[in-house]
Amino acid sequence: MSTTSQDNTRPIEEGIHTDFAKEMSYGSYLAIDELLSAQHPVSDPEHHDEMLFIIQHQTSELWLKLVLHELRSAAALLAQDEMRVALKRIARVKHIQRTLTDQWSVLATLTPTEYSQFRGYLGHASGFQSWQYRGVEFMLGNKHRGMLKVHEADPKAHAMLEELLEAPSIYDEFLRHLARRGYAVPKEILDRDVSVAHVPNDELVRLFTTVYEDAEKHWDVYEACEELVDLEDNFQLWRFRHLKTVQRVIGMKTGTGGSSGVGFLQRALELTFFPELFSVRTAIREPPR
Ligand code: HEM
Ligand SMILES: N[C@@H](CC(=O)c1ccccc1NC=O)C(=O)O
Repeated sequence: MSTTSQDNTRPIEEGIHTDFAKEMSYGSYLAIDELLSAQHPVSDPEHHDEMLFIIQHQTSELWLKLVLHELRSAAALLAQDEMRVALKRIARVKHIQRTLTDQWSVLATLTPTEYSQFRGYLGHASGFQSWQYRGVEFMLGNKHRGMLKVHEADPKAHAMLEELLEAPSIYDEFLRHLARRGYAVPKEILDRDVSVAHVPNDELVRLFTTVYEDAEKHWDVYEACEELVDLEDNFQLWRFRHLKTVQRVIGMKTGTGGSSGVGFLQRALELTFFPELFSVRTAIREPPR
């Protein structure tokens, strides 16, 4: 029979630990006090919806912290030719990206009327200044030294971004790994300046065409390529949801960060991390049946 009491409460079992005066608890382990005392609305009087705005950003930054952690590990693993383990890291990143993209629906409950009531308090602060977001973009290959400028007042963030700018991206590491396995990765790709964005290379498209046209022979490489395509696809979905949320909340207003707003965000949708993995789709031959 059920041990639940008649009053519809669950009895607290004898064995449950309750004395945390001297032991590590949930709160002390996870620094919950610290985490929950980090929301500081700036609107005056405090606007009800500013809490949503702050928490949406803070949760995004927490997930971005994990994305960076996983991507750094994936790059290091590729450098050690541990492609399968690297793919495990990437699989986790893909789930985080989905969570980040789904999370836009929460912020979409913020109406333009509500946001306009506290937007003026945000000054020139903007997501454009998120160094973790920029770090993820750098790791994925969207390198741009000019992005360091806004972090000059924050030496730690600046140093972190400079390090990621100068380091090979996930794609650089993947291509170097393929070269070590005997794939014909062009020399100019292997010797490229990794602090700038990768530019499309026809020879690489030909290399990936041989992989995609005989997927069975190159199965693990083929699989890895598709994982990278998923990463880029997911990243673009996040950018698109951001753009659409921005559009419904501030319309065509200029951004607090000083950009044109929607137009500026739109241009990011034209960027690509792994151009050859998309060009290969056009190049694959379709033999007549
Ligand atoms: C009502 C909500 C939001 C609005 C109206 C908004 C608006 C904008 C605008 C206009 C820009 C362009 C830069 C500027 O001039 O400010 C921007 C950039 C950015 N925002 Fe937001 N944003 C919102 C929410 C968020 C959230 C929740 C995040 C999550 C972290 C975020 C992250 C970013 C990032 C990373 C950039 C830089 C994008 C890039 O460089 O391509 N934004 N946002
Ligand atoms: N750029 C936004 C403001 C904004 O969304 C924002 C402001 C402070 C901290 C993070 C922000 N998020 C994304 O840009 C705007 O123009 O309204």
